[in-house]
Amino acid sequence: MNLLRLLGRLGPAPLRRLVLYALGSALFSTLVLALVNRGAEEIAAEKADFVNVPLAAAFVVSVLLYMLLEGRMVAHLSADAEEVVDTLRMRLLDQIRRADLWKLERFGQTPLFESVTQSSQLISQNSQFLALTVRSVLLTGTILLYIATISPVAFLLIGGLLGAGTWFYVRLGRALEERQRAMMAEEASLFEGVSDLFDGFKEQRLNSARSRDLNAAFGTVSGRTTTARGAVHLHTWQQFVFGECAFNLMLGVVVFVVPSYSSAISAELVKITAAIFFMSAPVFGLMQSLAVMSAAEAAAGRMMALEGQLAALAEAGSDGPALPVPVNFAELRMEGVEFAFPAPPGEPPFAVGPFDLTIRRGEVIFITGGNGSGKSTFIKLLTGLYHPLRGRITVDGVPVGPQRIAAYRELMATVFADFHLFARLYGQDAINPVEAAELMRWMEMERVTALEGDRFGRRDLSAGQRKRLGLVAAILEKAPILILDEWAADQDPHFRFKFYREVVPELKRRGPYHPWR
Ligand SMILES: Nc1ncnc2c1ncn2[C@@H]1O[C@H](COP(=O)(O)OP(=O)(O)OP(=O)(O)O)[C@@H](O)[C@H]1O
Repeated sequence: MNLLRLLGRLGPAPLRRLVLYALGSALFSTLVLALVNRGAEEIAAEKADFVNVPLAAAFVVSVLLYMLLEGRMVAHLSADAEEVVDTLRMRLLDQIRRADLWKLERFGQTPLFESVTQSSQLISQNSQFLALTVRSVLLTGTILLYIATISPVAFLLIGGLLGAGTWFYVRLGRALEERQRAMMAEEASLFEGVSDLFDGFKEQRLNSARSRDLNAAFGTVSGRTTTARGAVHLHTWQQFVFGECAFNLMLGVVVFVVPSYSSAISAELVKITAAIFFMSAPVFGLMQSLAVMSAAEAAAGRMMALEGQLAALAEAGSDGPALPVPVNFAELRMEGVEFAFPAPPGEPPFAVGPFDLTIRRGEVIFITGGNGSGKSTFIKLLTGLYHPLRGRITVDGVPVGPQRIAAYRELMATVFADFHLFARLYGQDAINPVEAAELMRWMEMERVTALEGDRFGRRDLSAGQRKRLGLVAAILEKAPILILDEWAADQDPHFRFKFYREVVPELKRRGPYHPWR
Protein backbone atom coordinates (compact mmCIF):
# COMPACT_ATOMS: atom_id res chain seq x y z
CA MET A 1 0.00 0.00 0.00
CA ASN A 2 1.54 3.27 -1.17
CA LEU A 3 -0.06 5.32 1.62
CA LEU A 4 1.31 3.01 4.32
CA ARG A 5 4.75 3.08 2.65
CA LEU A 6 4.56 6.84 2.60
CA LEU A 7 3.55 6.99 6.25
CA GLY A 8 6.38 4.59 7.10
CA ARG A 9 8.79 7.32 6.03
CA LEU A 10 8.11 9.12 9.30
CA GLY A 11 9.59 6.11 11.11
CA PRO A 12 7.81 3.23 12.87
CA ALA A 13 5.91 5.39 15.44
CA PRO A 14 2.96 6.62 13.26
CA LEU A 15 2.27 3.12 11.86
CA ARG A 16 2.58 1.54 15.29
CA ARG A 17 0.26 4.18 16.75
CA LEU A 18 -2.26 3.66 13.93
CA VAL A 19 -2.34 -0.11 14.43
CA LEU A 20 -2.55 0.15 18.23
CA TYR A 21 -5.41 2.66 18.21
CA ALA A 22 -7.21 0.70 15.48
CA LEU A 23 -6.76 -2.54 17.41
CA GLY A 24 -8.00 -0.95 20.65
CA SER A 25 -11.02 0.53 18.88
CA ALA A 26 -11.77 -2.84 17.17
CA LEU A 27 -11.51 -4.74 20.47
CA PHE A 28 -13.89 -2.39 22.30
CA SER A 29 -16.24 -2.41 19.34
CA THR A 30 -16.30 -6.24 19.41
CA LEU A 31 -16.83 -6.10 23.16
CA VAL A 32 -19.91 -3.97 22.50
CA LEU A 33 -21.22 -6.78 20.24
CA ALA A 34 -20.41 -9.48 22.82
CA LEU A 35 -22.13 -7.48 25.58
CA VAL A 36 -25.23 -6.91 23.44
CA ASN A 37 -25.39 -10.63 22.61
CA ARG A 38 -24.87 -11.49 26.28
CA GLY A 39 -27.64 -9.09 27.36
CA ALA A 40 -30.03 -10.46 24.75
CA GLU A 41 -29.16 -14.00 25.82
CA GLU A 42 -29.90 -13.20 29.48
CA ILE A 43 -33.23 -11.62 28.62
CA ALA A 44 -34.14 -14.68 26.53
CA ALA A 45 -33.09 -17.06 29.37
CA GLU A 46 -34.92 -15.16 32.15
CA LYS A 47 -37.91 -14.62 29.87
CA ALA A 48 -38.43 -11.28 31.66
CA ASP A 49 -37.53 -7.61 31.20
CA PHE A 50 -34.70 -6.48 33.48
CA VAL A 51 -31.56 -4.41 33.37
CA ASN A 52 -28.25 -6.05 34.21
CA VAL A 53 -26.55 -2.90 35.58
CA PRO A 54 -22.89 -4.11 35.47
CA LEU A 55 -23.43 -5.36 31.91
CA ALA A 56 -25.01 -2.04 30.87
CA ALA A 57 -22.16 -0.11 32.55
CA ALA A 58 -19.58 -2.26 30.73
CA PHE A 59 -21.47 -1.56 27.51
CA VAL A 60 -21.38 2.23 28.07
CA VAL A 61 -17.67 2.17 29.02
CA SER A 62 -16.85 0.08 25.91
CA VAL A 63 -18.72 2.48 23.63
CA LEU A 64 -16.96 5.49 25.19
CA LEU A 65 -13.52 3.89 24.95
CA TYR A 66 -14.18 2.81 21.38
CA MET A 67 -15.14 6.40 20.45
CA LEU A 68 -12.14 7.87 22.28
CA LEU A 69 -9.64 5.56 20.57
CA GLU A 70 -11.25 6.07 17.17
CA GLY A 71 -11.05 9.88 17.57
CA ARG A 72 -7.41 9.71 18.67
CA MET A 73 -6.54 7.44 15.75
CA VAL A 74 -8.02 9.80 13.14
CA ALA A 75 -6.50 12.91 14.77
CA HIS A 76 -2.99 11.40 14.85
CA LEU A 77 -3.25 9.99 11.35
CA SER A 78 -4.41 13.30 9.88
CA ALA A 79 -1.46 15.11 11.49
CA ASP A 80 0.98 12.40 10.35
CA ALA A 81 -0.43 12.41 6.80
CA GLU A 82 -0.08 16.20 6.60
CA GLU A 83 3.49 15.95 7.84
CA VAL A 84 4.46 13.27 5.35
CA VAL A 85 2.80 15.14 2.45
CA ASP A 86 4.59 18.34 3.48
CA THR A 87 7.93 16.51 3.66
CA LEU A 88 7.44 14.84 0.28
CA ARG A 89 6.20 18.04 -1.39
CA MET A 90 9.23 19.95 -0.08
CA ARG A 91 11.51 17.15 -1.25
CA LEU A 92 9.99 17.27 -4.76
CA LEU A 93 10.33 21.07 -4.86
CA ASP A 94 13.92 20.73 -3.67
CA GLN A 95 14.64 18.17 -6.39
CA ILE A 96 13.10 20.47 -9.01
CA ARG A 97 15.15 23.41 -7.66
CA ARG A 98 18.37 21.43 -8.01
CA ALA A 99 17.55 19.68 -11.29
CA ASP A 100 19.66 19.96 -14.38
CA LEU A 101 18.05 22.63 -16.62
CA TRP A 102 18.41 20.64 -19.80
CA LYS A 103 16.90 17.47 -18.30
CA LEU A 104 14.08 19.48 -16.68
CA GLU A 105 13.23 21.18 -19.99
CA ARG A 106 12.81 17.75 -21.56
CA PHE A 107 10.79 16.38 -18.63
CA GLY A 108 8.04 19.02 -18.88
CA GLN A 109 5.99 20.84 -16.25
CA THR A 110 2.66 18.99 -16.19
CA PRO A 111 3.58 16.04 -13.92
CA LEU A 112 5.37 18.40 -11.57
CA PHE A 113 2.39 20.75 -11.21
CA GLU A 114 0.04 17.77 -10.83
CA SER A 115 2.07 16.19 -8.05
CA VAL A 116 2.83 19.30 -6.06
CA THR A 117 -0.81 20.47 -6.10
CA GLN A 118 -3.46 17.84 -6.99
CA SER A 119 -1.81 14.64 -5.72
CA SER A 120 -0.71 16.10 -2.39
CA GLN A 121 -4.23 17.49 -1.90
CA LEU A 122 -5.79 14.08 -2.63
CA ILE A 123 -3.60 12.42 0.00
CA SER A 124 -4.34 15.12 2.61
CA GLN A 125 -8.09 15.01 2.02
CA ASN A 126 -8.42 11.23 2.15
CA SER A 127 -5.96 10.29 4.88
CA GLN A 128 -8.76 9.56 7.39
CA PHE A 129 -9.96 6.75 5.11
CA LEU A 130 -6.68 4.98 5.77
CA ALA A 131 -7.61 4.95 9.46
CA LEU A 132 -11.06 3.63 8.55
CA THR A 133 -9.49 0.90 6.40
CA VAL A 134 -7.08 -0.29 9.08
CA ARG A 135 -9.77 -0.16 11.76
CA SER A 136 -12.28 -1.99 9.55
CA VAL A 137 -9.82 -4.78 8.73
CA LEU A 138 -8.97 -5.27 12.41
CA LEU A 139 -12.61 -5.05 13.50
CA THR A 140 -13.62 -7.65 10.91
CA GLY A 141 -10.81 -9.84 12.27
CA THR A 142 -11.85 -9.43 15.91
CA ILE A 143 -15.52 -10.15 15.08
CA LEU A 144 -14.38 -13.30 13.24
CA LEU A 145 -12.47 -14.33 16.35
CA TYR A 146 -15.59 -13.68 18.42
CA ILE A 147 -17.54 -15.92 16.02
CA ALA A 148 -14.81 -18.56 16.50
CA THR A 149 -15.50 -18.53 20.25
CA ILE A 150 -19.18 -19.23 19.49
CA SER A 151 -18.72 -21.80 16.71
CA PRO A 152 -15.44 -22.86 15.03
CA VAL A 153 -17.44 -24.25 12.08
CA ALA A 154 -19.17 -20.91 11.53
CA PHE A 155 -15.79 -19.17 11.85
CA LEU A 156 -14.27 -21.37 9.12
CA LEU A 157 -17.28 -20.97 6.87
CA ILE A 158 -17.65 -17.19 7.23
CA GLY A 159 -13.89 -16.70 7.11
CA GLY A 160 -13.71 -18.75 3.88
CA LEU A 161 -16.60 -16.85 2.27
CA LEU A 162 -15.11 -13.50 3.29
CA GLY A 163 -11.70 -14.56 1.95
CA ALA A 164 -13.18 -15.56 -1.44
CA GLY A 165 -15.22 -12.33 -1.63
CA THR A 166 -12.12 -10.26 -0.79
CA TRP A 167 -10.12 -12.01 -3.50
CA PHE A 168 -12.71 -11.09 -6.15
CA TYR A 169 -13.05 -7.59 -4.75
CA VAL A 170 -9.29 -6.98 -4.95
CA ARG A 171 -9.22 -8.25 -8.55
CA LEU A 172 -11.97 -5.78 -9.42
CA GLY A 173 -9.91 -3.09 -7.66
CA ARG A 174 -6.95 -3.75 -9.98
CA ALA A 175 -9.16 -3.09 -13.01
CA LEU A 176 -10.31 0.12 -11.29
CA GLU A 177 -6.70 1.24 -10.91
CA GLU A 178 -6.22 0.81 -14.69
CA ARG A 179 -9.22 3.01 -15.33
CA GLN A 180 -7.95 5.59 -12.86
CA ARG A 181 -4.59 5.73 -14.62
CA ALA A 182 -6.37 6.33 -17.94
CA MET A 183 -8.45 9.06 -16.30
CA MET A 184 -5.34 10.78 -14.91
CA ALA A 185 -3.73 10.78 -18.37
CA GLU A 186 -6.84 12.44 -19.84
CA GLU A 187 -6.92 14.97 -17.01
CA ALA A 188 -3.28 15.85 -17.72
CA SER A 189 -4.22 16.58 -21.38
CA LEU A 190 -7.11 18.70 -20.13
CA PHE A 191 -4.71 20.61 -17.90
CA GLU A 192 -2.39 21.24 -20.85
CA GLY A 193 -5.39 22.41 -22.89
CA VAL A 194 -6.33 24.94 -20.20
CA SER A 195 -2.71 26.21 -20.03
CA ASP A 196 -2.74 26.54 -23.83
CA LEU A 197 -5.97 28.53 -23.69
CA PHE A 198 -4.48 30.94 -21.14
CA ASP A 199 -1.14 31.30 -22.91
CA GLY A 200 -2.77 31.88 -26.29
CA PHE A 201 -5.77 33.83 -25.04
CA LYS A 202 -5.04 36.96 -27.11
CA GLU A 203 -4.43 34.99 -30.31
CA GLN A 204 -7.67 33.00 -30.02
CA ARG A 205 -9.68 36.11 -29.08
CA LEU A 206 -8.57 37.91 -32.25
CA ASN A 207 -9.46 35.12 -34.67
CA SER A 208 -12.87 33.47 -34.49
CA ALA A 209 -11.91 30.49 -36.72
CA ARG A 210 -8.89 29.80 -34.48
CA SER A 211 -11.04 30.21 -31.40
CA ARG A 212 -13.69 27.75 -32.71
CA ASP A 213 -11.06 25.24 -33.76
CA LEU A 214 -9.36 25.49 -30.38
CA ASN A 215 -12.72 25.03 -28.70
CA ALA A 216 -13.42 21.91 -30.79
CA ALA A 217 -10.03 20.44 -29.84
CA PHE A 218 -10.71 21.35 -26.23
CA GLY A 219 -14.14 19.71 -26.47
CA THR A 220 -12.58 16.45 -27.69
CA VAL A 221 -10.16 16.32 -24.76
CA SER A 222 -12.89 17.34 -22.31
CA GLY A 223 -15.21 14.64 -23.72
CA ARG A 224 -12.51 11.98 -23.37
CA THR A 225 -11.93 13.08 -19.78
CA THR A 226 -15.66 12.83 -19.06
CA THR A 227 -15.79 9.31 -20.54
CA ALA A 228 -12.74 8.24 -18.53
CA ARG A 229 -14.22 9.71 -15.34
CA GLY A 230 -17.56 8.00 -16.07
CA ALA A 231 -15.78 4.66 -16.47
CA VAL A 232 -14.10 5.13 -13.08
CA HIS A 233 -17.37 6.07 -11.33
CA LEU A 234 -19.25 3.15 -12.93
CA HIS A 235 -16.55 0.65 -12.01
CA THR A 236 -16.37 1.99 -8.46
CA TRP A 237 -20.12 1.60 -8.11
CA GLN A 238 -20.12 -1.90 -9.66
CA GLN A 239 -17.37 -2.95 -7.30
CA PHE A 240 -19.35 -1.66 -4.35
CA VAL A 241 -22.56 -3.40 -5.47
CA PHE A 242 -20.62 -6.65 -5.92
CA GLY A 243 -19.27 -6.37 -2.38
CA GLU A 244 -22.71 -5.66 -0.95
CA CYS A 245 -24.32 -8.59 -2.81
CA ALA A 246 -21.50 -10.96 -1.80
CA PHE A 247 -21.93 -9.96 1.85
CA ASN A 248 -25.70 -10.44 1.81
CA LEU A 249 -25.20 -13.78 0.06
CA MET A 250 -22.93 -14.85 2.89
CA LEU A 251 -25.62 -13.95 5.40
CA GLY A 252 -28.17 -15.94 3.37
CA VAL A 253 -25.87 -18.99 3.23
CA VAL A 254 -25.35 -18.90 7.02
CA VAL A 255 -29.04 -18.44 7.84
CA PHE A 256 -30.75 -20.60 5.17
CA VAL A 257 -28.29 -23.22 3.93
CA VAL A 258 -25.96 -24.13 6.77
CA PRO A 259 -28.52 -25.10 9.45
CA SER A 260 -29.68 -27.98 7.27
CA TYR A 261 -26.14 -29.44 7.34
CA SER A 262 -24.76 -28.43 10.73
CA SER A 263 -26.69 -28.54 13.98
CA ALA A 264 -23.66 -26.97 15.70
CA ILE A 265 -24.34 -23.66 13.99
CA SER A 266 -28.13 -23.79 14.35
CA ALA A 267 -27.90 -23.60 18.13
CA GLU A 268 -25.99 -20.30 18.05
CA LEU A 269 -27.59 -18.94 14.90
CA VAL A 270 -29.00 -15.77 16.50
CA LYS A 271 -25.64 -14.76 17.97
CA ILE A 272 -23.80 -15.49 14.72
CA THR A 273 -26.36 -13.60 12.67
CA ALA A 274 -26.05 -10.63 15.02
CA ALA A 275 -22.26 -10.81 14.63
CA ILE A 276 -22.56 -10.86 10.83
CA PHE A 277 -24.89 -7.85 10.92
CA PHE A 278 -22.42 -6.11 13.20
CA MET A 279 -19.66 -7.01 10.75
CA SER A 280 -21.51 -5.31 7.91
CA ALA A 281 -20.47 -1.87 9.24
CA PRO A 282 -16.70 -2.46 8.97
CA VAL A 283 -17.03 -4.47 5.74
CA PHE A 284 -19.10 -1.80 3.97
CA GLY A 285 -16.92 0.89 5.54
CA LEU A 286 -13.90 -0.92 4.17
CA MET A 287 -15.40 -1.16 0.68
CA GLN A 288 -16.28 2.53 0.73
CA SER A 289 -12.93 3.66 2.06
CA LEU A 290 -11.04 1.46 -0.43
CA ALA A 291 -13.00 3.05 -3.27
CA VAL A 292 -12.32 6.59 -2.03
CA MET A 293 -8.77 5.80 -1.06
CA SER A 294 -7.80 4.29 -4.40
CA ALA A 295 -7.42 7.83 -5.81
CA ALA A 296 -5.22 8.81 -2.83
CA GLU A 297 -3.32 5.51 -3.21
CA ALA A 298 -2.64 6.26 -6.88
CA ALA A 299 -1.64 9.85 -5.98
CA ALA A 300 0.83 8.57 -3.37
CA GLY A 301 2.23 6.14 -5.97
CA ARG A 302 2.62 8.96 -8.51
CA MET A 303 4.36 11.24 -6.01
CA MET A 304 6.80 8.52 -4.97
CA ALA A 305 7.44 7.59 -8.63
CA LEU A 306 8.02 11.27 -9.46
CA GLU A 307 10.57 11.40 -6.66
CA GLY A 308 12.50 8.64 -8.43
CA GLN A 309 12.17 10.32 -11.83
CA LEU A 310 13.34 13.65 -10.41
CA ALA A 311 16.34 11.94 -8.84
CA ALA A 312 17.36 11.09 -12.41
CA LEU A 313 17.15 14.81 -13.32
CA ALA A 314 19.78 15.73 -10.73
CA GLU A 315 22.98 17.23 -12.03
CA ALA A 316 25.73 14.64 -12.41
CA GLY A 317 28.32 14.95 -9.64
CA SER A 318 26.41 17.66 -7.74
CA ASP A 319 26.46 15.57 -4.55
CA GLY A 320 30.22 15.81 -4.02
CA PRO A 321 31.88 18.49 -1.84
CA ALA A 322 31.45 21.97 -3.37
CA LEU A 323 34.74 23.62 -4.34
CA PRO A 324 35.37 27.35 -4.92
CA VAL A 325 36.43 29.24 -8.05
CA PRO A 326 38.58 32.40 -7.95
CA VAL A 327 36.10 35.29 -7.47
CA ASN A 328 38.71 37.94 -8.41
CA PHE A 329 39.64 36.05 -11.55
CA ALA A 330 41.54 37.69 -14.40
CA GLU A 331 40.13 35.59 -17.22
CA LEU A 332 37.50 33.04 -18.07
CA ARG A 333 38.09 30.63 -20.90
CA MET A 334 35.97 28.32 -23.04
CA GLU A 335 38.11 25.63 -24.61
CA GLY A 336 36.58 23.56 -27.43
CA VAL A 337 33.10 23.74 -25.84
CA GLU A 338 30.45 21.88 -27.87
CA PHE A 339 26.78 21.12 -27.30
CA ALA A 340 23.95 19.51 -29.31
CA PHE A 341 20.22 19.04 -28.80
CA PRO A 342 18.94 15.55 -29.64
CA ALA A 343 17.69 15.47 -33.22
CA PRO A 344 13.96 15.25 -33.99
CA PRO A 345 13.23 12.07 -36.06
CA GLY A 346 14.68 12.38 -39.58
CA GLU A 347 16.41 15.71 -38.90
CA PRO A 348 20.02 16.57 -38.06
CA PRO A 349 20.64 17.68 -34.45
CA PHE A 350 21.17 21.37 -33.73
CA ALA A 351 24.77 21.69 -32.54
CA VAL A 352 26.84 24.67 -31.38
CA GLY A 353 30.59 25.01 -31.01
CA PRO A 354 33.39 24.30 -30.70
CA PHE A 355 33.76 27.60 -28.83
CA ASP A 356 37.28 28.78 -28.07
CA LEU A 357 37.00 32.07 -26.28
CA THR A 358 38.79 34.11 -23.62
CA ILE A 359 36.88 36.73 -21.63
CA ARG A 360 39.00 39.09 -19.55
CA ARG A 361 37.85 40.90 -16.45
CA GLY A 362 36.27 44.28 -17.25
CA GLU A 363 35.56 43.43 -20.90
CA VAL A 364 32.22 44.05 -22.57
CA ILE A 365 31.37 41.38 -25.14
CA PHE A 366 28.52 41.40 -27.63
CA ILE A 367 27.32 38.05 -29.03
CA THR A 368 25.58 38.48 -32.38
CA GLY A 369 23.88 36.05 -34.72
CA GLY A 370 20.63 35.37 -36.58
CA ASN A 371 17.47 33.95 -35.03
CA GLY A 372 17.97 30.35 -34.02
CA SER A 373 21.75 30.59 -34.50
CA GLY A 374 22.35 29.51 -30.91
CA LYS A 375 22.98 32.71 -28.91
CA SER A 376 20.76 31.69 -25.99
CA THR A 377 22.21 28.17 -26.08
CA PHE A 378 25.69 29.69 -25.90
CA ILE A 379 24.66 31.78 -22.87
CA LYS A 380 23.30 28.68 -21.12
CA LEU A 381 26.67 27.01 -21.72
CA LEU A 382 28.61 30.08 -20.57
CA THR A 383 26.54 30.35 -17.38
CA GLY A 384 27.04 26.63 -16.64
CA LEU A 385 23.30 25.87 -16.95
CA TYR A 386 23.96 23.48 -19.85
CA HIS A 387 26.89 21.10 -19.63
CA PRO A 388 29.24 20.89 -22.62
CA LEU A 389 29.25 17.59 -24.51
CA ARG A 390 32.92 18.23 -25.16
CA GLY A 391 35.45 20.83 -24.08
CA ARG A 392 35.69 22.73 -20.80
CA ILE A 393 35.40 26.10 -19.11
CA THR A 394 38.23 27.37 -16.92
CA VAL A 395 38.52 30.31 -14.51
CA ASP A 396 42.14 31.48 -14.28
CA GLY A 397 43.11 28.03 -15.52
CA VAL A 398 40.99 26.17 -12.94
CA PRO A 399 38.61 23.80 -14.79
CA VAL A 400 34.95 24.17 -13.79
CA GLY A 401 33.99 20.57 -13.07
CA PRO A 402 30.79 19.35 -11.35
CA GLN A 403 32.11 20.31 -7.91
CA ARG A 404 32.91 23.90 -8.89
CA ILE A 405 29.83 24.50 -11.02
CA ALA A 406 27.76 25.98 -8.15
CA ALA A 407 30.52 28.46 -7.23
CA TYR A 408 31.04 29.26 -10.92
CA ARG A 409 27.36 30.16 -11.37
CA GLU A 410 27.58 32.48 -8.38
CA LEU A 411 29.89 34.65 -10.49
CA MET A 412 27.00 35.63 -12.77
CA ALA A 413 24.04 37.94 -12.54
CA THR A 414 21.69 37.54 -15.50
CA VAL A 415 18.64 38.92 -17.24
CA PHE A 416 17.63 36.20 -19.70
CA ALA A 417 15.46 36.88 -22.74
CA ASP A 418 12.61 34.98 -21.00
CA PHE A 419 13.63 36.14 -17.51
CA HIS A 420 11.28 35.87 -14.56
CA LEU A 421 10.75 38.66 -12.07
CA PHE A 422 10.28 36.93 -8.72
CA ALA A 423 7.83 38.33 -6.15
CA ARG A 424 10.81 39.09 -3.89
CA LEU A 425 14.50 39.57 -4.58
CA TYR A 426 15.23 36.17 -3.07
CA GLY A 427 18.78 35.72 -1.79
CA GLN A 428 19.51 39.47 -1.57
CA ASP A 429 19.44 40.24 2.14
CA ALA A 430 21.43 43.45 2.34
CA ILE A 431 19.80 45.70 -0.24
CA ASN A 432 20.87 49.29 0.25
CA PRO A 433 17.71 51.42 -0.26
CA VAL A 434 19.75 54.45 -1.38
CA GLU A 435 21.50 52.40 -4.07
CA ALA A 436 18.23 50.80 -5.11
CA ALA A 437 16.54 54.22 -5.44
CA GLU A 438 19.47 55.54 -7.46
CA LEU A 439 19.32 52.58 -9.85
CA MET A 440 15.53 52.97 -10.21
CA ARG A 441 16.11 56.62 -11.18
CA TRP A 442 18.81 55.59 -13.66
CA MET A 443 16.39 53.11 -15.23
CA GLU A 444 13.76 55.91 -15.30
CA MET A 445 11.42 53.77 -13.22
CA GLU A 446 11.16 55.96 -10.11
CA ARG A 447 7.70 57.25 -11.09
CA VAL A 448 6.42 53.78 -11.96
CA THR A 449 7.33 51.73 -8.89
CA ALA A 450 9.87 51.47 -6.09
CA LEU A 451 11.81 48.75 -4.35
CA GLU A 452 10.08 48.39 -0.99
CA GLY A 453 12.44 46.33 1.15
CA ASP A 454 13.17 43.37 -1.11
CA ARG A 455 9.98 43.67 -3.25
CA PHE A 456 9.10 45.84 -6.17
CA GLY A 457 5.82 47.64 -5.46
CA ARG A 458 4.34 46.54 -8.80
CA ARG A 459 5.00 43.67 -11.18
CA ASP A 460 2.10 44.27 -13.58
CA LEU A 461 4.31 46.26 -15.94
CA SER A 462 5.17 46.30 -19.63
CA ALA A 463 7.82 43.88 -20.95
CA GLY A 464 10.38 46.71 -21.30
CA GLN A 465 9.66 48.04 -17.78
CA ARG A 466 9.96 44.56 -16.28
CA LYS A 467 13.33 44.13 -18.01
CA ARG A 468 14.48 47.40 -16.41
CA LEU A 469 13.52 46.04 -12.97
CA GLY A 470 15.35 42.83 -13.89
CA LEU A 471 18.47 44.87 -14.63
CA VAL A 472 18.17 46.76 -11.32
CA ALA A 473 17.92 43.42 -9.48
CA ALA A 474 20.88 42.00 -11.44
CA ILE A 475 23.11 45.05 -10.73
CA LEU A 476 22.21 44.86 -7.02
CA GLU A 477 23.51 41.28 -6.97
CA LYS A 478 27.02 42.74 -7.45
CA ALA A 479 28.25 39.66 -9.26
CA PRO A 480 31.56 39.87 -11.20
CA ILE A 481 29.85 38.97 -14.51
CA LEU A 482 26.64 40.56 -15.83
CA ILE A 483 24.91 38.70 -18.67
CA LEU A 484 22.05 40.29 -20.58
CA ASP A 485 20.24 38.29 -23.28
CA GLU A 486 18.56 40.57 -25.84
CA TRP A 487 17.95 43.04 -23.03
CA ALA A 488 17.46 46.09 -25.26
CA ALA A 489 15.07 44.31 -27.66
CA ASP A 490 12.06 45.31 -25.49
CA GLN A 491 13.20 48.92 -24.91
CA ASP A 492 11.91 52.05 -26.66
CA PRO A 493 14.36 53.91 -28.98
CA HIS A 494 15.18 56.49 -26.29
CA PHE A 495 16.15 53.92 -23.65
CA ARG A 496 17.81 51.60 -26.16
CA PHE A 497 20.08 54.53 -27.09
CA LYS A 498 20.70 55.27 -23.41
CA PHE A 499 21.43 51.59 -22.75
CA TYR A 500 24.15 51.29 -25.38
CA ARG A 501 25.60 54.81 -24.97
CA GLU A 502 25.35 55.30 -21.23
CA VAL A 503 24.31 52.24 -19.21
CA VAL A 504 26.74 49.68 -20.64
CA PRO A 505 29.80 52.05 -20.58
CA GLU A 506 28.93 53.16 -17.03
CA LEU A 507 28.56 49.57 -15.84
CA LYS A 508 31.97 48.81 -17.39
CA ARG A 509 33.55 51.91 -15.79
CA ARG A 510 32.23 51.26 -12.30
CA GLY A 511 32.59 47.47 -12.17
CA PRO A 512 30.37 45.30 -10.00
CA TYR A 513 31.32 46.51 -6.52
CA HIS A 514 31.23 50.30 -6.89
CA PRO A 515 28.42 51.79 -4.80
CA TRP A 516 25.50 53.38 -6.65
CA ARG A 517 24.71 56.64 -4.93
N1 LIG B 1 15.30 22.90 -25.21
C1 LIG B 1 15.57 22.72 -26.52
N2 LIG B 1 15.42 21.49 -27.07
C2 LIG B 1 15.69 21.29 -28.37
N3 LIG B 1 16.12 22.25 -29.21
C3 LIG B 1 16.28 23.49 -28.73
C4 LIG B 1 16.01 23.79 -27.35
N4 LIG B 1 16.27 25.10 -27.15
C5 LIG B 1 16.67 25.60 -28.34
N5 LIG B 1 16.68 24.63 -29.27
C6 LIG B 1 17.09 24.79 -30.67
O1 LIG B 1 18.37 25.38 -30.69
C7 LIG B 1 18.45 26.33 -31.73
C8 LIG B 1 19.06 27.61 -31.19
O2 LIG B 1 18.19 28.18 -30.25
P1 LIG B 1 18.60 29.49 -29.44
O3 LIG B 1 17.46 29.81 -28.56
O4 LIG B 1 19.93 29.25 -28.80
O5 LIG B 1 18.76 30.56 -30.60
P2 LIG B 1 18.97 32.15 -30.51
O6 LIG B 1 20.18 32.44 -31.33
O7 LIG B 1 19.00 32.61 -29.10
O8 LIG B 1 17.66 32.63 -31.26
P3 LIG B 1 16.79 34.00 -31.13
O9 LIG B 1 17.63 35.10 -31.67
O10 LIG B 1 15.65 33.69 -32.00
O11 LIG B 1 16.44 34.15 -29.69
C9 LIG B 1 17.08 26.48 -32.33
O12 LIG B 1 17.06 25.82 -33.58
C10 LIG B 1 16.17 25.77 -31.39
O13 LIG B 1 15.19 25.05 -32.07
